[in-house]
Amino acid sequence: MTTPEPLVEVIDLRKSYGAVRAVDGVSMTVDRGEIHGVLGPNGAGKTTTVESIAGLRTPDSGTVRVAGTDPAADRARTTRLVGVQLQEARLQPKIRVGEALTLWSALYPDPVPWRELAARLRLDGLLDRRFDDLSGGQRQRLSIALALVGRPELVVLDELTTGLDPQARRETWSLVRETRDRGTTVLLVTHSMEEAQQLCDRVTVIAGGRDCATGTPAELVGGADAATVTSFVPSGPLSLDEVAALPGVATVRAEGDRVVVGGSEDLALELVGWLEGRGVVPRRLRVAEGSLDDAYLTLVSDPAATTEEATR
Ligand SMILES: Nc1ncnc2c1ncn2[C@@H]1O[C@H](COP(=O)(O)OP(=O)(O)OP(=O)(O)O)[C@@H](O)[C@H]1O
Repeated sequence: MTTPEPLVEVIDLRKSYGAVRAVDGVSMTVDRGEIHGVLGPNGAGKTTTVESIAGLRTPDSGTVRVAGTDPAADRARTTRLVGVQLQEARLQPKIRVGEALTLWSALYPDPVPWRELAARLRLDGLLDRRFDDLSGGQRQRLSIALALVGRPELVVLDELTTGLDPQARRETWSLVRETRDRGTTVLLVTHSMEEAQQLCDRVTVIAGGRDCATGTPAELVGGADAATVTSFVPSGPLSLDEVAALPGVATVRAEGDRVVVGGSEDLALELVGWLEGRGVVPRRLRVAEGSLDDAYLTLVSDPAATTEEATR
């Protein structure tokens, strides 16, 4: 087996828009042949990061390389290396599927024969259909086809399945897996933990313009120190700062009336004993395995802010 070699390397990327520091020191790598997810809150800098990788934005500082190429310096090569489906990508409403595929393939020196691509993405029955008359899932299939027609090494997909029904979403996931299995590396921006867990080989979490964790979904869950999540509605006043200080507690937050505590495997028992000692009954008690959702919330939240705000 050959050693995996990063296709994309980003080192200390920074980009501001006026006074807004959109990206403030992101470093990440994307290995060849993986589906790499980028997760993070709204405005975290995900799109700016992936568009810098795609050569669509010019960083203020830092290094970006795709297969050794600097996307900001060599637009022509980057256009061949990177296929892009972007958040706001919309085609002219009246364009037909077949016309869009013909037009796009004319932009590249060695395109995939578009009829073959249309068949692979189950668009062959829709070639005469206007863009405006396509369903959400069909539009996404077309946008993947357009991103792949130039035989890119990397395809960038930004919020691909937002707004799709569960069936169309699963169908889109299979197409993304198939794309990876055919040798194209995938960089995928998503807000869906389920999508990250089901689809991504590795994930980078970006918050506040910085990368704060990278790993497989399982590594992120394991590394979050929240093997279990215990939640309950306390029968009386409870200081979350005191809960946060208990041994084995990794995270504490309030969700409405409910207190949610992440921590070690035996935490639930210890917590119930501790609450009993203070005369507080943990009503509607639930104990669950840690999930990527919990790991993510821990990574992107400011622990000081959550414990203070939840104290009552
Ligand atoms: N062209 C621009 N001009 C000015 N500000 C911008 C521009 N693009 C992004 N920003 C700002 O930079 C910050 C990061 O934006 P970016 O779109 O990279 O974040 P994001 O993580 O992709 O967000 P979302 O999940 O909401 O799409 C935000 O505060 C955004 O308002």
